[in-house]
Amino acid sequence: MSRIIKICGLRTIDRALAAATAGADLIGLVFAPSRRRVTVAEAQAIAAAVRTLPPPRPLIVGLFVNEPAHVIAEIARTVGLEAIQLSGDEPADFSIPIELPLIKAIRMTGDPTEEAWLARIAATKPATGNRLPTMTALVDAHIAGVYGGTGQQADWQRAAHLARRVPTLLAGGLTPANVAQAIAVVNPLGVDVSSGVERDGQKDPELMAAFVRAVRMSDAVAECGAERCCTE
Ligand SMILES: O=C(O)c1ccccc1N[C@@H]1O[C@H](COP(=O)(O)O)[C@@H](O)[C@H]1O
Repeated sequence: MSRIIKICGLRTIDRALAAATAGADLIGLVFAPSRRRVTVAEAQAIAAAVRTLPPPRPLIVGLFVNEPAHVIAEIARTVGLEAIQLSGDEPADFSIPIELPLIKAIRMTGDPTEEAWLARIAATKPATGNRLPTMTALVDAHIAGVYGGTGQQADWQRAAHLARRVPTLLAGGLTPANVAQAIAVVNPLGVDVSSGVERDGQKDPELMAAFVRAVRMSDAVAECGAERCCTE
């Protein structure tokens, strides 16, 4: 199974193209309060550059925190977003007037709203033929008062239970060094990284490439069933 790899928090064209070169399936643009935030104009330029790439190019995901639905739809149309990530306290009946795959951040707090989101994701038919399901949970660390991008790990054991219930991207403190172990424990649909591929606060092409290599090696070992098979 080729896991989905999302690299989030791209802020420049050259680093977005480097993420694509590294092999990311999704690139995330942050439209929320964060040092990684991009303006709509910056996002338009990044998205336009990514769309010039030959297939299979990464899909462009817009990340929002507690933004009104009509604002999200407007930005999605203006930028040409191909998926939406909600990383705030959005109610489980939140509806965006645009048909795009939806990723919902879940911090495993046991909060009724999160449970309602999980029930909604579980009840949603996975779209066939698309790289992303119609709805996906993104498991991230729970740090009070912060919505993500912290570099802190989520509880992988609890994430493993959730990944058996709903399509799940694992996020939170992943790095090239720990992502294979995270995959072995959680067995997610995919993984999502931001801090772990940065150097001095900027996305680092070598770290992004190392992260993707680590995931793809993990995929290959899982497919072969054993290390020996892949060395034959
Ligand atoms: O990245 C951010 O700045 C951010 C801001 C607000 C909400 C979510 C944010 N990032 C999300 O958090 C994950 C994990 O980040 P990290 O790898 O632990 O640094 C990131 O991939 C985004 O989905």
